[in-house]
Amino acid sequence: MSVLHPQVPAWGTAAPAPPSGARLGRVVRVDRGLLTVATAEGLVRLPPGPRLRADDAPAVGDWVAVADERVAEVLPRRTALTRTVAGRTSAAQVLAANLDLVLVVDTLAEHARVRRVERFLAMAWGSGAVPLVVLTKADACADVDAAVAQVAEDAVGVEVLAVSAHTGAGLEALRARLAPGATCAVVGPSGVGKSTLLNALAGRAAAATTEVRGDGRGRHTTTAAQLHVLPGGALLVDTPGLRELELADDEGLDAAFADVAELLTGCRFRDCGHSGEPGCALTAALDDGRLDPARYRAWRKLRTEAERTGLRRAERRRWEKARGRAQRPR
Ligand SMILES: Nc1nc2c(ncn2[C@@H]2O[C@H](COP(=O)(O)OP(=O)(O)OP(=O)(O)O)[C@@H](O)[C@H]2O)c(=O)[nH]1
Ligand SMILES: [Zn+2]
Repeated sequence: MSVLHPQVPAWGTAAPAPPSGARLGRVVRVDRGLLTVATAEGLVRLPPGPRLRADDAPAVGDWVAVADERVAEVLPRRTALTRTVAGRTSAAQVLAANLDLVLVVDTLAEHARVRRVERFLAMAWGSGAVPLVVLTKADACADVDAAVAQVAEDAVGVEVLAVSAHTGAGLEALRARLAPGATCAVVGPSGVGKSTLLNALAGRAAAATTEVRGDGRGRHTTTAAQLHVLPGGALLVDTPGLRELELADDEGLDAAFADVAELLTGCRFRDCGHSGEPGCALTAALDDGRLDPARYRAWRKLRTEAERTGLRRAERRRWEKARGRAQRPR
């Protein structure tokens, strides 16, 4: 499937200059070890060059230097959406790079969505891009306003839009936020309607979707991340469903939980553990109802998770450094 028209190089905004002698390209798809790259001459499929490190593989949205029919270099990333690769070493995998906007997609057709949105928001903020919450399947929700208000209460400082790909409700408002040339990514659990939304925005069958199984969950159908050009000129990255999302670091936590972060500054002790210590501002806020206990628990859980992953990453870096030393010729 061609994801980009050859005449429309995915330049997006703020293209960096390639090193001299190399051509500039932008990665629009990564699959089976090959990179589909939009260049001024059109789309080309290229292998990665020998100098690319395995743990810093090019991602969709990356600006790259093309030389000798290979991707020679990944240019510095402005923003990056990462997740932790499962396993002991917890390497961070870049899912999409140089994003302006991250659409955190969830569904209005189910009830337990607030905690999921929080988690994806932390990831979105951590990327450096601006998040926007999009709640799909508005047609399957009896009280859309109440559901939106509930999510908006926890999505501090983030706009929340309700849409329906089936009726088209809310799609114009969403399109208005996808500026021409902006690079946007779609993240969210499997089955919430990301591919269907993408198709509705693209006005054609751009990505494979599947009908939900009996248990109401969608099958995992999106296989490779890819960049699509929307009719309005925005670029949209579709990432494979991220169901088991583990935070790669705590960079986005303070933004996703700005209310909690604000409260923290009021704790009496700087190393407060926020579990009943005297003068703990979180405990006080829990006691007088300013902080929702479920939100507090969600924050603790994500923080612990980010700390754990951060620790494993530090371990891995130490190990790699030690190994590098051991393998260096004397
Ligand atoms: N009622 C309703 N159903 C929808 C809407 N959008 C999507 N669906 C249904 O939700 C199911 C899952 O949609 P997908 O678009 O495949 O979900 P996804 O998030 O891309 O899933 P993954 O590719 O697994 O990550 C499909 O059966 C869709 O028909 C909507 O606006 N209203
Ligand atoms: Zn405290």
